[in-house]
Amino acid sequence: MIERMVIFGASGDLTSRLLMPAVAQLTEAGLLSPGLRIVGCASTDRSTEDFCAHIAAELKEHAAVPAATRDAVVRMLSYQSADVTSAEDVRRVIGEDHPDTLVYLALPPFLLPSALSALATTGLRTSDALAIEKPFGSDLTSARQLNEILRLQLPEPTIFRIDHFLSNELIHRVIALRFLNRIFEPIWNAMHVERVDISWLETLTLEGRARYYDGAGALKDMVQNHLMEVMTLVLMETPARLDADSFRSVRVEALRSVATPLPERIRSTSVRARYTAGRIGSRQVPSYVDEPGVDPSRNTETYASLTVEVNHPRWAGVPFTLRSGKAQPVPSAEIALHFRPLPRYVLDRWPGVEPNVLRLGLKEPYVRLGTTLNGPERTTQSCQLEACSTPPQFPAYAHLILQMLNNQPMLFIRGDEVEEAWRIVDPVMKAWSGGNVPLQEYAAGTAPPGPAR
Ligand SMILES: O=C1O[C@H](COP(=O)(O)O)[C@@H](O)[C@H](O)[C@H]1O
Repeated sequence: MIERMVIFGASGDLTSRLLMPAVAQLTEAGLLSPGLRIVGCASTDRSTEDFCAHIAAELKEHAAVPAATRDAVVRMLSYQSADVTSAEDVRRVIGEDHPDTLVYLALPPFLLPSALSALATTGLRTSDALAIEKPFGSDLTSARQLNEILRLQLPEPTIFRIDHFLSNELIHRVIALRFLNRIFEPIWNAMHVERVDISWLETLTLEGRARYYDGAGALKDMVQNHLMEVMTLVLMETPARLDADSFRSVRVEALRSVATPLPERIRSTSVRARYTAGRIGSRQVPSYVDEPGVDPSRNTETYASLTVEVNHPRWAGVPFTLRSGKAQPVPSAEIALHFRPLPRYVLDRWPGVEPNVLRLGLKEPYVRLGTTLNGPERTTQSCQLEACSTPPQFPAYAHLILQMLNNQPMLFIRGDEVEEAWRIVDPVMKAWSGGNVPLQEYAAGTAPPGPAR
């Protein structure tokens, strides 16, 4: 197990809100090596004491971590100021003849190329790990360039491109449901499934993230990465072996089978929309364009929906719709497999019975699978598979950290995988920026445009 973690960009939110609470949970569960040391680095000049006090306060306030665990986490920490784009600074932090190290780049994307060049001078080995957060590039060309820089400078097995959805326990359950049960896999195909919807709808609005989000929008923020990855788990064939490369290869194959969207069809297969002022529960929300830091002329969407076709015998003719939006009336995150209608003779006896929908909750743990009969009237009702509905034990970031410390890249994105995802999204971005698909509006707290799913 790797025993040292160096976080560049440690003054940012990611460290205090996600990484350190995850470290605290793993510490409580006794899953980390007692020798683990964590070095926080950023350009700000500050002392280790000051950094530790800040982390301890954040753990107390935002993650309700008990005092004893906070103390244990703080004992692992130290701080060094360093410019991540300076080879000299980075070499000083990593050290000559360094112990196996997890280098975590918690950086804004514009710093990535120069940070990678600086890191290349430190001689990272395959026993080290390099964590890179999304966004990985901003289109196919830039993703290819970034992969090229990485390939030239670092050994591929050291690279952990993060998509935290793949380390989400509820999303793992898709793998278990399909491959560890005989029940579902025989009907997991176009003969039985009519369409698949993957939705991630949030009540969250911009939450002060204009600097990043206004340049990204819902398509790049959620569809190009997280929802594509969820789709791979639905689409993919059984891996030949349970090793990282086999598992990543079937995911890449799954993405390869998705047809590149045709420019002339993007107007009818995609939706882009932006929220205006409205009310979400008791909260009054300003219009997206009135949020501080938003440039209305960018026409950034806060809701994106994209329907793709799959060129694979298992899924031929089954549309997959990926959609995500902010400022929604209620949170809802699920995979929905809509099955073909029941045979005519059944519908003749039970008129009005809807086609089955298998719904897998991605944020709330549930598996709803079809229709049952209830009460003296024998009314039809959707039913729930209880055993699959236990809450997750750890947040995604705890799994991520543990896998990286153990050099397990199975649930991280390979270079070719990220390029395939951009290959699918690039034509949509082009059609949208060319004005081929109008930007619609929805009031915050109301459903987005397009059919209910
Ligand atoms: O990466 C992102 O994911 C979150 C949703 O994931 P969660 O695990 O934090 O619920 C999304 O709100 C955010 O916009 C996006 O950048």
